[in-house]
Amino acid sequence: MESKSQRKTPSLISLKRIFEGTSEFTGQLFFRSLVKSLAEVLQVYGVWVTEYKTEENRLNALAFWLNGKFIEKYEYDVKGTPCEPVLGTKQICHIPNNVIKLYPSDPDLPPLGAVSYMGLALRGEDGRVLGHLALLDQKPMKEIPEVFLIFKIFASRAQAEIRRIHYENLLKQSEAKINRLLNGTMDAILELNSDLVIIQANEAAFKTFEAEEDNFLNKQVSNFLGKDSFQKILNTTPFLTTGNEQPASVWIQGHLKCLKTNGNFFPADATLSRYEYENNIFYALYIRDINEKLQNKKEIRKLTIETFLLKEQFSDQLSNNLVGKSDALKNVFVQINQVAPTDSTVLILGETGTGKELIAKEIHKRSNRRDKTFIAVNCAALPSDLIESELFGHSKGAFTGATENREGRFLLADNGTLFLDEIGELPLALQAKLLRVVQEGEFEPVGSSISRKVDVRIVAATHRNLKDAVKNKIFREDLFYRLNVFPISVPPLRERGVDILLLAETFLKKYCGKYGKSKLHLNNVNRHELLHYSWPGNVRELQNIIERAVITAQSGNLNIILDKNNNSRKTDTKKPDTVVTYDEMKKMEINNLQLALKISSGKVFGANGAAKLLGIPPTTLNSKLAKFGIKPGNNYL
Ligand SMILES: Nc1ncnc2c1ncn2[C@@H]1O[C@H](COP(=O)(O)OP(=O)(O)OP(=O)(O)O)[C@@H](O)[C@H]1O
Repeated sequence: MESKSQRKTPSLISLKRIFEGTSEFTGQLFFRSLVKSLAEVLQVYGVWVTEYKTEENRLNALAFWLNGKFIEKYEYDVKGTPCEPVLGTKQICHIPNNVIKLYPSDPDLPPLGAVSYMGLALRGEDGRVLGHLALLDQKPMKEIPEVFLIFKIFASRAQAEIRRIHYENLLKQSEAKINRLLNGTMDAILELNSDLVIIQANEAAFKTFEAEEDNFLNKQVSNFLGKDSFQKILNTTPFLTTGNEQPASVWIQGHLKCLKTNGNFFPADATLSRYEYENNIFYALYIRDINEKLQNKKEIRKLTIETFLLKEQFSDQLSNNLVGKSDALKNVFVQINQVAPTDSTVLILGETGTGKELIAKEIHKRSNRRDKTFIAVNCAALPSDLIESELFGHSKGAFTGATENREGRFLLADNGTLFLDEIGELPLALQAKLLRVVQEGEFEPVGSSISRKVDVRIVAATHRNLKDAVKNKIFREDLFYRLNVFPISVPPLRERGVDILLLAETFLKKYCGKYGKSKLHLNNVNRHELLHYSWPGNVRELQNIIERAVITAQSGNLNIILDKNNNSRKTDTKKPDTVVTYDEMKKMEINNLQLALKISSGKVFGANGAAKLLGIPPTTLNSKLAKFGIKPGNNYL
């Protein structure tokens, strides 16, 4: 029989058995098999393999075979143990005898009855200590080369496995980090193979598409995109390269229309990138659902429109309603009522200041769009390079200074009415774009290739003779005919007779209120002057004159100042173009008499009397009044 002190030299057979015993295992099973086999082959009391916890300077046993059985969970401080020098060298540390004496502060040695010790550090490729392999015995251990050799072979097996585990852990950590990144993001990330089949997706992707693994993974990405959107992806892939000079990532122009598994579409911003791995091509599609963003945009637009409406309502309260009872204006009212409920385009023609914008507002107010926006744009008031962006909006970066996307007046007027004042001044280049909106309701904002569709009723106005403008090739003929569907001609103020006084009194009331003046009145001279002025600036001029008169009024007297160069009515001596019937003449005379009475406040005689205004004797006037059954003093307006 062999004595305990006599150590057997390991045979090749026992080595073979060790390799076979450990080769099929990995991880903890491998280490358990390794320490047990090593202890058996070398016939030692205990063998253990550890991992090194650098920061704590502790060793944790991955497997510990002691006296014929495994010790579970064994961890200890390195300091003061025979393992301490092991970690500092690449050589085998061998203590053949008296290990307790050499390491008196190691509390574990005496209970184990340790006499001899052997250890070797297990290192990573970079030389960092990952753990160690150690053995101890209760008898002295001679320096036998075969024992060293076997120990080294086992140590290198342990080192290979501990390295594998180390890299596996690093890989797991980095995967966990990537997963945290991928799953932490709000963006859906789809990994596609070269056939554009989804092979991987992050959590956000499953959420965004409301998908499960089995109805999402290994499916063609086209199943989750609108037809045009898939085409966009197909068009983008050829432009992606992994070369150094070219970006391997491309932002997909315009929104993608993505399809959830429940059949609902959602809009998304998307980026596609390409990479190669082991000669295979892969794509990563990053998708951001922008529904909320668009909703917010819509909300902002709604609020902008509401603010606009409120402003309009507010200014409407301050501004006038369309005032007038003359036949000329009555005719305009008839036309307004006819066209308002239709969605027809209207072209309002008339001199400046005749009330074209007020008429456009009246059409809007009487239309089915009355609860939506009325937006006015004066085409003559904006520089030609700004008008396009003002009307159609622009996208960020479209030109210097375009720092944000901006919605134009057409979008603001969506579902409402857009009043294009001074349409004759619209640059020719923009007339084609306007024609497209008028015809198809479609346009592209400046710097954008995405068409926007709107439902806008257009009311245009001009003081120009558009037919002449067409002849002179400064206005497109096709646009003219599109706009001229329902023309309304607004008569100049000088042709509205009695309306002049009606308007003057309306403005007088308004400005007395505005400037806190007690009620002021027009006297007969004022009335006469107003009626005999030619009003080149029309209602706007009248309004301004009355406002000025109110501001400068002293001791209750209005100070009406008219432009002396325009103070005569040219119509007086004009011969009529058509024959007037006797009945029409009679009507005109009655109107004239009533007007004279109105201006002179029903007085027939005297300096301020109607007879004086008419230039006939009071007696003649009286007989005319009697003839037509007109009673002086009546309010004829
Ligand atoms: N019939 C009317 N009743 C009351 N106010 C009127 C009337 N017509 C015009 N106004 C007032 O006169 C001013 C000028 O009117 P508006 O701006 O509508 O004229 P316009 O023909 O559009 O002028 P422009 O051609 O210069 O743009 C406005 O303050 C408007 O409120």
